[in-house]
Amino acid sequence: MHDFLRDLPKVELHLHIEGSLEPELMFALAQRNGIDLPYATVQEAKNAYLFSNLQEFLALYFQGMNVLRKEEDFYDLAMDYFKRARGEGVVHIDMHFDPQAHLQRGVPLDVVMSGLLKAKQVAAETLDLTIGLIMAFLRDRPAEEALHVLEQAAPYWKMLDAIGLDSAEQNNPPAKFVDLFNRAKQLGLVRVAHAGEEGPAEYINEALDILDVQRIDHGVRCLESDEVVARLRREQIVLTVCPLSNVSLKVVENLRDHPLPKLLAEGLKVTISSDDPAYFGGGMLSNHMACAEAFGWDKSVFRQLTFNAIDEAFVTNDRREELRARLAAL
Ligand SMILES: Nc1ncnc2[nH]cnc12
Ligand SMILES: [Zn+2]
Repeated sequence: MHDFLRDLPKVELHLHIEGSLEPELMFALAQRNGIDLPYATVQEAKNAYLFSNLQEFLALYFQGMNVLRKEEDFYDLAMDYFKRARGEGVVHIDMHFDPQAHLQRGVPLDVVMSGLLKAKQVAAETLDLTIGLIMAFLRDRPAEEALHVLEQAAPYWKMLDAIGLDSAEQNNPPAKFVDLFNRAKQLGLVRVAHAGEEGPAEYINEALDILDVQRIDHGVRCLESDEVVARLRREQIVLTVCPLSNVSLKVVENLRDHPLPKLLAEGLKVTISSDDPAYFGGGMLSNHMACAEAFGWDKSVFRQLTFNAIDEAFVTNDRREELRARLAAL
């Protein structure tokens, strides 16, 4: 199964590039930029990655990205993950990034964008790996700030595949961002949002109704509402489920209790992603392997999940056909 899952042309729809920052690179960038870290060693950093909820994780996530200061830091961050993912058989990644988390530290948007865009180009040219870009907004920050950042990003609108909504979900309902998402829609930008990770099932409905999103990131708590499940099935809205993330953040106690098999049994359009691989115990191959072990899935299940992801990925039609052909040939 390991070799099959490695060779499967995997498509990752839900990845925060800042969450791919491995402690080894964090230390290297800290040294390069003359920044003190709260950890003495790589192992000490890894030992700190134990979370009891999303909020605890977010504190370390924002702290970790403090080493990202210059264009080459963003380039190195992205290339480090792209190479690792390609080595695990990943062929396409739709990558979230959090501009506000950098702007508030005094890192200009041009620095972030030029580093990430260069990495995207080099990945396509040298790794046979395509990248989609999702500019994500922090839902625990004011809605006006998000709108301002979207306007500030005007030179980059054409290069974005979508906008997203992430960070602390509880008490930050999708409706808070109605103006932002309306503006993005007016600009012709696709919209996605985290919903139903720690927040209630009704946030999924809100994201669909009020923000008019095309995808739901996570969405696992949809099972708390028959009505929401029926809608997701009827409309075949893709869910970007992140199994190891859900275990790390205690959305579920352990993987065997994860609702993934139930979501599939309900006929939902499920996909698998890694979310923040440096913090949650591994990338796409680890997530796939862990599911194979916990759920005893056969190859056909993984083919279906990959088919779903290829269907939804932000790729050209030619690339989609190419990826479908690769999957069919496996
Ligand atoms: N799992 C997650 N949920 C919400 N926001 C995030 N930002 C990075 N990872 C996240
Ligand atoms: Zn996420």
